[in-house]
Amino acid sequence: MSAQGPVLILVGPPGSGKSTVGRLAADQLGVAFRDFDHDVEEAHGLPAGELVVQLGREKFQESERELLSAMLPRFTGVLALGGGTPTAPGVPELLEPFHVVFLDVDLEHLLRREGLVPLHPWLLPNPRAHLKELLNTRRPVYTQVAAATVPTSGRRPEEVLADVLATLPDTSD
Ligand SMILES: Nc1ncnc2c1ncn2[C@@H]1O[C@H](COP(=O)(O)OP(=O)(O)OP(=O)(O)O)[C@@H](O)[C@H]1O
Ligand SMILES: O=C(O)C1=C[C@@H](O)[C@@H](O)[C@H](O)C1
Ligand SMILES: [Mg+2]
Repeated sequence: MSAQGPVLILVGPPGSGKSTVGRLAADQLGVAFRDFDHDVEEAHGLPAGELVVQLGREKFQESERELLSAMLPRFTGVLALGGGTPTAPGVPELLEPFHVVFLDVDLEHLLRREGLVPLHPWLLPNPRAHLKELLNTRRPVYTQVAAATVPTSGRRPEEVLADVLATLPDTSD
């Protein structure tokens, strides 16, 4: 049974391809795409990565939970969450009624993806060490909230998309 809300929610570490694959999935399904980092950005007037630095993780996550809780019942398309959103207290419970897919990626592939550090200044001063720890600690959380995990390392976004769409429940009858 699925509640009124997003038809698909993508989770995963920063750079795992949530926005890229989310847009493709929304196009394919003929629904809207929404990037939750943009909601956060609009609410505070600063990019999400900057907000983590300015507010601190705890306040940032409180705000994420509040914004997400208000938005979920009102959006029916494909939603890409922020990389850390599922680790915010109270968020796993909010995600329970929905179809969540975890886009997994290994450290070496992640480090090769463009734009990661400029977008996420909190990764400094040692992005490799920070991402390694982040992957280890967050994988169990992403796995817990998701109905399926799709590997993305060394795979094109179109291949990832096909796997993601295949996880969607059949709603034809
Ligand atoms: N399967 C893939 N293979 C290689 N590169 C990819 C893949 N998916 C996305 N990318 C590239 O990796 C970068 C990050 O992708 P994207 O912005 O979609 O990730 P994200 O999970 O939304 O990250 P963020 O948490 O920063 O919003 C982009 O440059 C994108 O083009
Ligand atoms: O992985 C994270 O902790 C984050 C990922 C981004 O999507 C932003 O929400 C922000 O930079 C925090
Ligand atoms: Mg994104």
